[in-house]
Amino acid sequence: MKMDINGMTYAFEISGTGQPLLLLHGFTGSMETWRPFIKMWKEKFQVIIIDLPGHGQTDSPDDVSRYRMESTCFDLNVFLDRLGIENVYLLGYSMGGRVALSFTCLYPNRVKKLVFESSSPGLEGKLEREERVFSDEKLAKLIEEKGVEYFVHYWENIPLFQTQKTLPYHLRQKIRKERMGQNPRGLANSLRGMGTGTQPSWWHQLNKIQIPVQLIVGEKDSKFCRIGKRMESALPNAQYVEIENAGHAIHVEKSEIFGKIVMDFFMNKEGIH
Ligand SMILES: C=C(O[C@H]1C=C[C@H](C(=O)CCC(=O)O)[C@@H](C(=O)O)[C@@H]1O)C(=O)O
Repeated sequence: MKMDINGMTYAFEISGTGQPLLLLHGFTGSMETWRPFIKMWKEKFQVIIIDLPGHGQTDSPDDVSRYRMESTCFDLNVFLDRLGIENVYLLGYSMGGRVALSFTCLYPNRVKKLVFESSSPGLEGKLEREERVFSDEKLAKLIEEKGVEYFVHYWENIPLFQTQKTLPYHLRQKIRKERMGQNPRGLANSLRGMGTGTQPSWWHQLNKIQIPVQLIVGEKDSKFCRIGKRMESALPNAQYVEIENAGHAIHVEKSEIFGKIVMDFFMNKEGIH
């Protein structure tokens, strides 16, 4: 399905009925990220998957401002209005987690529960943000100059994804196919507009988030374990789980465990407390 929001065409799919559950993929991903989970989750929820700006079948505009966190969250708010959805359970992975947390901070009445997989509230320090913007711009230029295939080879070999090298071939091919299908302009402008250094830091807003939050990280993903533990201390109503022998993309590396944790969390009527 497609929806035009303020001149940007978003691709999305809806399966099942009940409490809406909105799923947000990571950088280089798409709504295909969540395909393996839809059969299970649609039994209990109205599962909504969407391609974020510059990804999948959603537009990849030249205008970098359309990728900015505030703009994307504004569009997601319009998206839910158009679907007649008052509030959602929200799950975000990595970049999608940053979008999910941003949406929770900007539109708090629209999010009832949040699952936050391998992600970050942004960077607190101005210098840290500037350095990240600089490195993401270099990466954006590499994508534009060398193309998606060259970038994907680089990307799948960064230390963060070392654990994916031991995945079965079909899973590695699935991830690679999703990445290879991306638009170079979309990836480059996503880094520029929605990059970790570009978005606002939400660290000082965490203590205001009263909804139940499930933080999920891979035991081998030390950087995001540190971030997740710090977030758990700041969030009033959060639980933190480290998945044994997993890296960054737990939903791929430990999909059965991941699917159960997510289902149990969203099915728990009482919330965390
Ligand atoms: C490498 C770092 O940052 C990137 C790592 C993960 C994020 C992501 O969405 C990757 C998804 C995937 O390829 O499976 C990405 C993001 O949040 O935009 C970051 O650029 C790092 O060390 O922070």
